[in-house]
Amino acid sequence: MDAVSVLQTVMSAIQSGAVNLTSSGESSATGNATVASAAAPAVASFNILQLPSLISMLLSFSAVRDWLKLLLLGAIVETCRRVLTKAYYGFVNYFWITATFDGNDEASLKPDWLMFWLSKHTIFRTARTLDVSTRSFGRNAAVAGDAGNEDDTEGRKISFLPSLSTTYTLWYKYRYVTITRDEVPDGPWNSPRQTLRIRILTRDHKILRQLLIEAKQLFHKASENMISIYVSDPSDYWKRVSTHHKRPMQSIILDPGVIELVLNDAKDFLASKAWYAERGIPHRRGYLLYGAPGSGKTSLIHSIAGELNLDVYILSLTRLGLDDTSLSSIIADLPTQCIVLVEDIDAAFHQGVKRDIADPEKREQHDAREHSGGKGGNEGTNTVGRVTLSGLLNALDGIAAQEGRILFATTNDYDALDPALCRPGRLDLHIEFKLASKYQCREMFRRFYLPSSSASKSTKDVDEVDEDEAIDDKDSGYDSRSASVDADDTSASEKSTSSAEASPDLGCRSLISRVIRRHSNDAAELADRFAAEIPNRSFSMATLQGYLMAYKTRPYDAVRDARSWVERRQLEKKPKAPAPKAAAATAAAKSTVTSEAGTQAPAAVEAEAAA
Ligand SMILES: Nc1ncnc2c1ncn2[C@@H]1O[C@H](COP(=O)(O)OP(=O)(O)OP(=O)(O)O)[C@@H](O)[C@H]1O
Repeated sequence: MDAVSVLQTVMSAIQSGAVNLTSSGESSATGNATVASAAAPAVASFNILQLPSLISMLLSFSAVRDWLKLLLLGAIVETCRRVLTKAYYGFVNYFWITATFDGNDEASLKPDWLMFWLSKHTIFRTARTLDVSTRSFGRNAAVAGDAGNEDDTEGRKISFLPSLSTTYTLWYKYRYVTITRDEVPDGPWNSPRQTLRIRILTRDHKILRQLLIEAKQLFHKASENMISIYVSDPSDYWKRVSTHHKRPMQSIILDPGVIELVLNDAKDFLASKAWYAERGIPHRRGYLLYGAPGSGKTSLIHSIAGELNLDVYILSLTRLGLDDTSLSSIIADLPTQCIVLVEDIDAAFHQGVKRDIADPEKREQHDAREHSGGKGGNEGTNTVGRVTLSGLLNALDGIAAQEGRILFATTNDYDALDPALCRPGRLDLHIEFKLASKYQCREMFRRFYLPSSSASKSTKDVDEVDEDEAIDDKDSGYDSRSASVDADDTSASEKSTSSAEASPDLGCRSLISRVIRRHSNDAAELADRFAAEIPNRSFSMATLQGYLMAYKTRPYDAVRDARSWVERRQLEKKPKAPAPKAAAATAAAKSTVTSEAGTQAPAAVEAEAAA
């Protein structure tokens, strides 16, 4: 009997049951309600009684019997398969060690070092499926399983990496290793998260540890001369934004003793964990560098990071969407050994961090600021920062809560900071950065044109610094304008450019260094002359650097033009003389009256400017 006829028979059996059911229901309906309710169990018992006969009837069909046999067989096979698979994996896992690395866990696991180790492995010389990347994995070292050795081009090096969803096999210390890089959806938006799975055919955990340590050591060796910069992204993860060579400490020119003060203090702090513990003092240290823009605050922090072999984690308090909760969450994610840099910590105060100001004098000042909408005011951006002062203080305490973390904060507006923020225990050492002193001008000139070795040799001894230069003058005129040199400066100096100097390139500096070295007395004399032309504490180091950049290969011209440049800059800086009230009123009247003609108003302005 075929399947169709079986189905027909079943349908007719069900229908006959339904007919019996309906007729019994109808007979009940004609009676009273009690009879109707009594009919229901009768219907049920009827169905149940029909079931065995229905089943036996179905089983009498050979096709149904065959189906059932197949079903049973399938169930047995599937159960066996599952049991065997589980047993197999249980057996296999018994001999394997599996380690999975989360690609998002940048701060703690840093799978970059694993990728770096992998990219160095010979397997990637022969693999048929690869991902090609120009990511440096924290270091600008050539990767790509040594293919980088052949890549002598400037810029980013090529690296070969395991492709997604492909399993690679390699041998490590005579152990069979498989590597799988995968991407899994993560978070409420299913954003892709990468994972790296390493499986080693061994029961010895030592092998995994050795592999990880080897990978880490290789990475650190490659990164000896590099530091990485991290910022927090909108999802509150730390994200590496750059890795660059350490900035040599000699390239920072500050007045004598300042660099040593900060560096030695930081070194001493890192080395004196036990000292702090013995005395029950929390092991924390914060530095506040404040003062003129472009005076070397950030540069010094980066150099110190290089010197102490620490990465820099930049905390931007004005980041969109940052509030107290996310601030504490990113602080909790910081690694134990690092430098945390809160740049322009005053910006947070301008943009939303608030407190009740108890001191009426201070409150007045604060209100005045807010009213004027000036630098210290809220500038209408209250909605940007949602960090409260207590949130920030907690965050700073959280940064210091981990041993080995050093906090640096910078600001151009020292007065805007809340006293609670600056107190010892949070920001212990406050260092002011002023505009360039004569000493700094001279040193900048020397180091700009002389190679570092000669520059350091010719560097004036600290004791030799003129006393008048060391005097801490009270000049605080910030030079916040662009450090770029005027176009006419450049064109004026271009005129006197010799043909040899006309095409400046990277080699020019060493060329000019050679020239100057031949006249080493000239170098010292030129630097002195340059310093003599630049007024003490009038320009930031960044501005001076900008000026010298325009004379990259022409130190003699740089000295010659310095005076006129200074005069021009000072003229620009001078505030325009306010016009007498009457003249201003007349001019205003004139401009109002004649604004329609459109000619008189500019003339009045010109007259004012001339006055
Ligand atoms: N003391 C200095 N020695 C050497 N270079 C300096 C010094 N000060 C500034 N510069 C140069 O000026 C540029 C800007 O310096 P930097 O960013 O460190 O200044 P800053 O004080 O942090 O400025 P801001 O307060 O605006 O952030 C850098 O390229 C740096 O090389």
